[in-house]
Amino acid sequence: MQVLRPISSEDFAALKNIAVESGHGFTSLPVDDKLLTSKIQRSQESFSKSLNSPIDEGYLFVLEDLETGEISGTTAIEAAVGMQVPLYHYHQGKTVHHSSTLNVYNTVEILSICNDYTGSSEICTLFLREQFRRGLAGRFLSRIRFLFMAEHSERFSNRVIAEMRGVSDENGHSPFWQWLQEHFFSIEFPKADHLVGLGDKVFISELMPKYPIYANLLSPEAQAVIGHVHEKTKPALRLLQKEGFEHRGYVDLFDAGPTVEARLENIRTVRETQYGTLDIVEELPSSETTWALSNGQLEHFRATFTTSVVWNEQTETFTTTSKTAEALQLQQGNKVSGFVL
Ligand SMILES: CC(C)(COP(=O)(O)OP(=O)(O)OC[C@H]1O[C@@H](n2cnc3c(N)ncnc32)[C@H](O)[C@@H]1OP(=O)(O)O)[C@@H](O)C(=O)NCCC(=O)NCCSC(=O)CCC(=O)O
Ligand SMILES: NC(=[NH2+])NCCC[C@H](N)C(=O)O
Repeated sequence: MQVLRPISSEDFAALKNIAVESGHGFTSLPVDDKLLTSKIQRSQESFSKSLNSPIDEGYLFVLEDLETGEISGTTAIEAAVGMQVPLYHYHQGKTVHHSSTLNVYNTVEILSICNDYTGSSEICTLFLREQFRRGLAGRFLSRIRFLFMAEHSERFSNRVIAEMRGVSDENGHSPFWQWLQEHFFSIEFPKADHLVGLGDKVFISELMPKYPIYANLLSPEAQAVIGHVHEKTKPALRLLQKEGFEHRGYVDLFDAGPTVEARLENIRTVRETQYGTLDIVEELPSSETTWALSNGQLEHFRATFTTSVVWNEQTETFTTTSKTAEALQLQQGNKVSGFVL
């Protein structure tokens, strides 16, 4: 049985493995012991704070196999981004160059730097180790965050964003960055991405082009990847699109990966989550439907997915096995929430 729970100090080695495996452009997990340790610490503090509104918390979860103790993936939520260090994006806009005397009409795309998503909540750090990418674990890791946000909505902004990893190859070569590097930055993409992951963004304001960029002046290779995601990030984007996330023309400064957004109350998982009480039985035949279930708590948040569940809409009861109840650390009659995965 796979259980999602807040990360703890003992998970350091597993988190480091995931940081290594996640590769270039996975900004939020740089391979850096000090930073990873402080990420765990910050998450622990965030879960234990009592709050009425988001400040700058970061909630990091791991997926654990209860039988083996192995950690198969991570998933996270930043409560409010851009509040300590600025959050930058490019916004894709249009400008029209028109001359009626010459009968010329040209529409050109421009990229303007902005901080429009300041204060939004951000879902991030979604990673399932390759050997576990089968079944519903990936979907569960992505969607379960919305249940957590719905249960603790006072801790989050109503606007939720996700910065999707943009196009780069296995050597960390990014066509969009290549152009910026040539003309403005003179450092390699992995280094720039690493610095941002460490929270060092001063160099952005120092070196970034100061004026909007005409996209048609970029190299054809750079133009071609604007708003596109990394090959390995396609499933993550697909999952968010199914939740109702949309791309409104905001892209990453460095690799031009798209940032997608949704209002918390409109997210499919938030709308479909059922709240009920728990009825525990010793055994239950597995059904065709897989449910994601959670205890809805904060520091002791636990969630899992299983086919051994019956939801009774009339009585608002989830019937499940003692094994599942144990994984959720719940007892007969406790509150439980869930959605069909
Ligand atoms: C993202 C996950 C965890 C997803 O797990 P799985 O790959 O097992 O997912 P899955 O269930 O097989 O696929 C999810 C959905 O994507 C579809 N799908 C699969 N491959 C696809 C492709 N090449 N193009 C388009 N869609 C594709 C599947 O059919 C399925 O859709 P149906 O449900 O319709 O069948 C994993 O792929 C992963 O760890 N990727 C590498 C890390 C990464 O790049 N992470 C995102 C970074 S960006 C980030 O972290 C922000 C975003 C965020 O946090 O959510
Ligand atoms: N355009 C980018 N590289 N954005 C970062 C994408 C990776 C992902 N959002 C993370 O948590 O790290």
